[in-house]
Amino acid sequence: MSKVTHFDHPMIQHKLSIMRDENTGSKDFRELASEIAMLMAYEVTRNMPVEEVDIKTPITTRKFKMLAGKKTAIVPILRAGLGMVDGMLKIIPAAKVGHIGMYRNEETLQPVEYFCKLPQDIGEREVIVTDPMLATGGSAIDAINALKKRGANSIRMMCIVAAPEGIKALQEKHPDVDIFVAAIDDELNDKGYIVPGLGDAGDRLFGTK
Ligand SMILES: O=P(O)(O)OC[C@H]1O[C@H](OP(=O)(O)OP(=O)(O)O)[C@H](O)[C@@H]1O
Ligand SMILES: O=c1cc[nH]c(=O)[nH]1
Ligand SMILES: [Mg+2]
Repeated sequence: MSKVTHFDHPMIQHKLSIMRDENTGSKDFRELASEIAMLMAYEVTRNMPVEEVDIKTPITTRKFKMLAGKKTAIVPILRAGLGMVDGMLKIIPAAKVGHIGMYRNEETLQPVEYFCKLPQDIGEREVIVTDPMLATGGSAIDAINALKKRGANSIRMMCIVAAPEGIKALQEKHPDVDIFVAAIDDELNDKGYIVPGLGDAGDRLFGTK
């Protein structure tokens, strides 16, 4: 079974509470999503391997730690996942960015894939999928199916708000994918929205609707 890491850091919780406020406009919402992603990236990358490398300081040469091993790919689920990319790139500037376009049919709640463009060497990268909302889990499950079909084999899922239903579904379908989340909310309503949630993240990020 995959691991779920829940971030209860006061800075993250404070920023998320402002995002939830219906009076928060797109500019602030975008900035907060990016800042939360940056803070979460710090922990998501904690187990990255390091190697000892010779570095010549102005005084002497010693071995110091540098990142080693697999490179990273950040894969936002369009559109809302895009709001987390800038913050992630501040911490992992060398990461490549793939994109998976996925929208949820609002009647059936089934995800529909409409775009996929990934780094060619996706199978050799540590993949971090970003989407602020994990509701039924359908979009994340299908996005990860699409990634695995194209060769990805080391995948982490990073979201800001999750419903317990989404976490359970994702763990059942992809037990190898660890989940990182800033908040686990109460439930889904009958329209598939997370309660209390923050509404439609894509619309709030981009000012649509
Ligand atoms: O877990 P699920 O039930 O699949 O719901 C979550 C999905 O819904 C939202 O995307 P949406 O379909 O609104 O697309 P958008 O990002 O373009 O707004 C959200 O960003 C997730 O991708
Ligand atoms: O609460 C929700 C559920 C799905 N997608 C969103 O953007 N918000
Ligand atoms: Mg949306």
